[in-house]
Amino acid sequence: MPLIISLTTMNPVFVAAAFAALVIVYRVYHRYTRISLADVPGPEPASFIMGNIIELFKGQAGEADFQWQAQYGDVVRFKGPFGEDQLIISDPAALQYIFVKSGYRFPKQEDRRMLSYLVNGEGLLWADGDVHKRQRRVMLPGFGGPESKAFFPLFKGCAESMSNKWMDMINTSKDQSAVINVAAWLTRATLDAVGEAAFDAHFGSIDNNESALVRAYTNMMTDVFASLSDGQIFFQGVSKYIPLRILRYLGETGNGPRLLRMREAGSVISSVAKQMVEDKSEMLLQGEGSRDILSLLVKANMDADAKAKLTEEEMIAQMRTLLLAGHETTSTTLSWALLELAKNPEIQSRFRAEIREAEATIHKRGDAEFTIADFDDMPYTAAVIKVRDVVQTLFGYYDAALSLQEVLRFSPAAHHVHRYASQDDILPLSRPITARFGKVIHELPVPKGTRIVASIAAYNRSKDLWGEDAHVFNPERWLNGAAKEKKTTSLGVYSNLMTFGDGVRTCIGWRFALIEMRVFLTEMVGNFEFALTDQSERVRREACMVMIPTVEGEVQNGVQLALRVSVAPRTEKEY
Ligand code: HEM
Repeated sequence: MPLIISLTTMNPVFVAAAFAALVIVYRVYHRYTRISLADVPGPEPASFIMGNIIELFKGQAGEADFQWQAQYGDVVRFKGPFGEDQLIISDPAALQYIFVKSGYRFPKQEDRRMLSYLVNGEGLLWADGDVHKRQRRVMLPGFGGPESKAFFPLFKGCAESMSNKWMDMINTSKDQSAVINVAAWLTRATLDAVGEAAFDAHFGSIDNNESALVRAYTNMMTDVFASLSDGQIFFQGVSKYIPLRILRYLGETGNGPRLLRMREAGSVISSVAKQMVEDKSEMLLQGEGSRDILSLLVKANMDADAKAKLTEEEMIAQMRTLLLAGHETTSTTLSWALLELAKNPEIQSRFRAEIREAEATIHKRGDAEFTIADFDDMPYTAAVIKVRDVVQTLFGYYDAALSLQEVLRFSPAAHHVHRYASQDDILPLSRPITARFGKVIHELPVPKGTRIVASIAAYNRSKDLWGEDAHVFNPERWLNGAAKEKKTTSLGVYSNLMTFGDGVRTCIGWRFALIEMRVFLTEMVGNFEFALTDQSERVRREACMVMIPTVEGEVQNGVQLALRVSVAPRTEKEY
């Protein structure tokens, strides 16, 4: 009271000045003692309006990430439109906190979810929170270890069909080799693989690249997401300020070529998915189910209680999600693997030698071919030990030898994953950050709403984790243990890589993908030699949700990776 009385009797100008001085002192104190995102080191924005988003989203996948990581570290502040502070993170402890420890506290941004909705509908990639939990619970039974292993023969069949086509092309060529757009073939072959495994459906994409489904998917990601103009990147950057209803309306009715392409593809894919769901439900009702993922999903859905059940619309969205997520990712990873092997012929020969060794072990055992069922059914006998050696060879050492681990590290199909802080939070850090004014911080407070780009590409290339040669494609790191020794914070479901994400939204198809990619790599590298072409120098890592190979100056032609393919030599004994 006396204070208020004395204040009211004072000169108002003096009171105002004293108050302003207090605010300034408080602000200065706050500035020097509390860390704000603006204090975290990062690049200067090109402009207040655009921030750094053009650098980040216009270049090749991972380009800005690597540069900023080298310059500023594993937690980098960059500017979004209108000066908004955002983070790009490759720090293991921070990523572990965001993806694993916090559960759903770092959800996907609504505007990014809207993109998922427009591409795949209200499926697992779109869902969040309780809806995501419910959908995932129904989906999971289709993706266990045994379920994925059971697809081995299907994958083998698809890989062989593709390799027969390549063999024909080579045999009819003049010089016993052919320049093949391996990426385009792999896209179709993996579409067939996911069709068979997930839906028991025979799309026949390897034989017929003119079917409606193949046409819908061919180059969809590049047509829709590649080479965005500055204006389109800016629109994406500010779409969070647009109410969701309006955003959805714009997406569903806009007639820009990208939106039209996306909607046309969506309607073809939806009608194929709808038909498959109806057929499968009918078959199951007549007791004719099989082991494909859709059967397991329909069955799990029939068994689920009323509240957990997926609606028909959700089922169709899951099918669309699986079709897309299940083939673009594996096909591009395989393409990047072939490019690296073509660049490194000595590594390629070494892998082929490993495949020959494994084949020899299998033949010695008396089998014509390696089958994955061997591993599940064998009793614990000397024979099993022998088989176990093969497993060890094929799935332990073999992954490294086939450079699968190294490709997944070096070229993660999903190079960015987007999240935001749904509440004020504090990120732990593996390595302290020296913020502005020289203040060293060991954890970073992030205000509610902070947008975060988790850079899988940069995490997978961190020198702290993978050594000084992190930017070199070097499968040896997996063989000599160097990759393992550096592990400090354990992340990811496979080999301490973030390639399949982690936590509540870990890639549901990671086992499926690993088995499929092993089968395809073995088939391809066992049968063919891959060499670079004139075009190889111009291959771009195109950032279009998935990191797709395109060619500089020809991005409009979509997915391209032309390699010279010839038949791999075998000695007489090896036939
Ligand atoms: C090399 C192959 C693959 C890579 C690199 C990959 C990568 C990823 C990543 C990083 C995520 C997490 C995204 C996030 O946290 O926001 C994810 C999620 C997902 N993936 Fe994969 N994936 C691959 C193959 C597959 C396959 C073969 C399928 C299905 C057959 C599949 C289906 C999914 C689905 C449905 C999700 C959403 C999971 C959820 O949100 O609960 N993926 N994938």
